[in-house]
Amino acid sequence: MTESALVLRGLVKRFDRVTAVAGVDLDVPTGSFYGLLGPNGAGKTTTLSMAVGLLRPDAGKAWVLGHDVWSDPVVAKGLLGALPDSVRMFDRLTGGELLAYVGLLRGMETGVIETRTAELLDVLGLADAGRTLVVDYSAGMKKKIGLACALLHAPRLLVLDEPFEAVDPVSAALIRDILNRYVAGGGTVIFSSHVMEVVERLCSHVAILAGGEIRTVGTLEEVRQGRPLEDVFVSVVGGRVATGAELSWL
Ligand SMILES: Nc1ncnc2c1ncn2[C@@H]1O[C@H](COP(=O)(O)OP(=O)(O)OP(=O)(O)O)[C@@H](O)[C@H]1O
Repeated sequence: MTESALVLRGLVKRFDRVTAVAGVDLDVPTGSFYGLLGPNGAGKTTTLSMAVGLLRPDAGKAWVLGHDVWSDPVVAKGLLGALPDSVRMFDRLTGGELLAYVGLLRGMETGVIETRTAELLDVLGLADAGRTLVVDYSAGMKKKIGLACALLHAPRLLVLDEPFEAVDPVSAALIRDILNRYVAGGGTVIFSSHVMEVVERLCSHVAILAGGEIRTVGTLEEVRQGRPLEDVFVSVVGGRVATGAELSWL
């Protein structure tokens, strides 16, 4: 398990009668930039939430750099940084206060927290937000402060749920640069996205999830086989074409 930054085996999650994740196996090699694609409701958020220990699976296991997320959570969670989807932050704090709080929870020294907080706020363009509370941030700003929280303790693995959603193009380019540098320095990233262009541009590996199952997985080139990723995605998940007969009242 040690060559993989993240290993998922047989993950299953049901919500009442809906099987959100139906037995997912995934190996995320150390140093890879991994894109998790899938249509709405495919089970991406549920899978990533189980991978980082936020949601207990009905069956299956997850290991971060060889550490079981559920039986060895302190070590596993210390090695990873997560940007979950729509998990409440302590948002009645300023960005700086939130980062200080997260750093203290991580057991970091206050001097290190202060230096990294100033740098992260500056690089992510949040320094100007000053005394604005996170609750009053825009959606894109919330994404960026969430990313800052995930990066603060310099984790070995980043698990990011739709990091580019609601982010403007300039900030998206900045986040791409930060993540590219992080991977070049030996880090591993897995992120979910709907944006094919971003995945094609960044990722070394891709998995396509649909109906709670992995449908296609491999290196970007193995998955694409010379085709645009969007064509692969549509052929794997199936698509519906509007014939013109629907919504005729519109
Ligand atoms: N807390 C919950 N209670 C009930 N059903 C849930 C819950 N969370 C997810 N689901 C269901 O599980 C399925 C997978 O949802 P999930 O959010 O993991 O998909 P997703 O691939 O992240 O979708 P999207 O791309 O739209 O964000 C969906 O059918 C969803 O309705």
